[in-house]
Amino acid sequence: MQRPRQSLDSYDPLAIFTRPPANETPEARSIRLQQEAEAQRVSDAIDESLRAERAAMRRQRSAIKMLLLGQSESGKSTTLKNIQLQFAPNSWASERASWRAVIQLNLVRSVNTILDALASEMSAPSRSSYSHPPTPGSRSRLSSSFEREERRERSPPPTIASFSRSSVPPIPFTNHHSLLKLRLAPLRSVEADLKSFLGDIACEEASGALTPESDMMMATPFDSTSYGPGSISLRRPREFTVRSHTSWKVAIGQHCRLRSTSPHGRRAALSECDGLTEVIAGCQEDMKALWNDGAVKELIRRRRVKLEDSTPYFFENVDRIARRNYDPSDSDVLRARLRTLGVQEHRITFENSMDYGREWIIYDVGGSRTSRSAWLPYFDDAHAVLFLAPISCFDEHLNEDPKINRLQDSFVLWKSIVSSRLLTRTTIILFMNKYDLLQKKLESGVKVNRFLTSYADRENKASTVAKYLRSKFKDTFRESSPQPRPFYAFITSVIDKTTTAITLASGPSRVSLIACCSH
Ligand SMILES: Nc1nc2c(ncn2[C@@H]2O[C@H](COP(=O)(O)OP(=O)(O)OP(=O)(O)O)[C@@H](O)[C@H]2O)c(=O)[nH]1
Ligand SMILES: [Mg+2]
Repeated sequence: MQRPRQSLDSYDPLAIFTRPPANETPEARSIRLQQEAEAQRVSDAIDESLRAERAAMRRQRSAIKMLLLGQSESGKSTTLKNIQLQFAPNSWASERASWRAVIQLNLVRSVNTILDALASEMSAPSRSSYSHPPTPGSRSRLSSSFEREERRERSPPPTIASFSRSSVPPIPFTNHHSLLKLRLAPLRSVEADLKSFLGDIACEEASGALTPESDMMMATPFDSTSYGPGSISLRRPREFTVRSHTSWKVAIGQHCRLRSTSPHGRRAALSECDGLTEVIAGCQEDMKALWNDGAVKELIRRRRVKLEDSTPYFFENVDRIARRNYDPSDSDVLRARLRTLGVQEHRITFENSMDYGREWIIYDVGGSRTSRSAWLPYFDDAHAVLFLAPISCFDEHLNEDPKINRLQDSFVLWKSIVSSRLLTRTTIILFMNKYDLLQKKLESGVKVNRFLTSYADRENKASTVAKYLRSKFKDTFRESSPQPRPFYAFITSVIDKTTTAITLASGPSRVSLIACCSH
């Protein structure tokens, strides 16, 4: 039976405090109700913040840790950019403008590299040209067996000095080229200024800084077997503390803030930042002329001038990039090259996928041989490894050790990663990257079997090469994994944001989720 409300209240010891006064006026009632509503709002807000805090702690506990591994210039940082672009578009958009100085530096460095070669060729005593050595592939040919590890090729790759002088006619340089050199000379100091603006991250690692015999130049210095038992610690050592990926972005942000505060600050920032952009914009036509010049193209070909993979892209877009109001596009940022130093930690909170709100901790590592000893401490709690192997580089050598073929180095690394006992329960995903460059290279007539003898007389076609290499990576994976696990491999060109988005949505994100749940 239902009791009358009055008698219920009489059992509540607090009712006397909460009950409205008997003689309450309509005005007093309205004020009281407002106060109660406000108190309720504050209480709800506190509950909400506690709930959010608990959710954040749960997310933190379940954050996915992924390592991006692979040799230098394999595309690790570019893959990371794709992940940000795809899964955290708001934070990506807010950072995009800060890449402007990096892109300008990439362009200016390429111009200066070409000018160096031009100056050297034009000032050579007889100006006779150099031809390629008789068998360009012979010195960089890969071992026919992928089983053979770390075979150091003792004969150095061809250098200008080792080329034979030939009867090839000299490249017909004219006054036009001398004029181009002169007019583009201001870009020397622009490069130096951009480098000091961006800090040490903009500097290239000097090749040969360490002797090839040094431990630090080993392919897999993170292998415990490389060091002997007990000689390497799993603790993250001090000297490999995570470097701030954002330090240069912060520097650029400070410049922007400075610009908007005082007239003095505005002048200083303008002279440092916009002044450089002004010089670059002033050189636009000459940069185009340099890149499109037939004699310069021939010089690059004969001297094998080493340019970045993205150099053609930046020159092709120079009209847009060398402008006063240049604003980088997504593709520009994906093409921008900034070497990774040490190990960089990136925390990405997913903004728009089925994994909404989940935090990923992604470690992007420097891939050169001198950087690899820093990797090991990050192995023990990784849910997933995304391994980047550039498959276009079968005829290239490592910058840090020009005796080592880059494809061979990738295989040595791959074997070491898949056989690591620390990564036994880690999902390993392979990106066979730079497929677009492989296609271009083969279309230009380069024959794979001159460098990779085991390829024999298979068709010299990108899809066939990719299939062949995939089977080799898979064989190593099956034979070297400490225990059976699924093989995930994708053929990628990570400068293409559309196809990479499809790969990321279909592959690694789902795979990593599985990995996370089963870890
Ligand atoms: N054409 C083409 N260029 C690529 C591809 N992947 C990466 N690149 C370019 O190659 C250069 C090197 O890529 P990064 O992502 O910086 O290489 P990384 O592995 O992070 O190199 P480190 O930081 O030195 O270890 C950049 O200019 C990229 O834009 C690709 O699939 N195709
Ligand atoms: Mg990198």
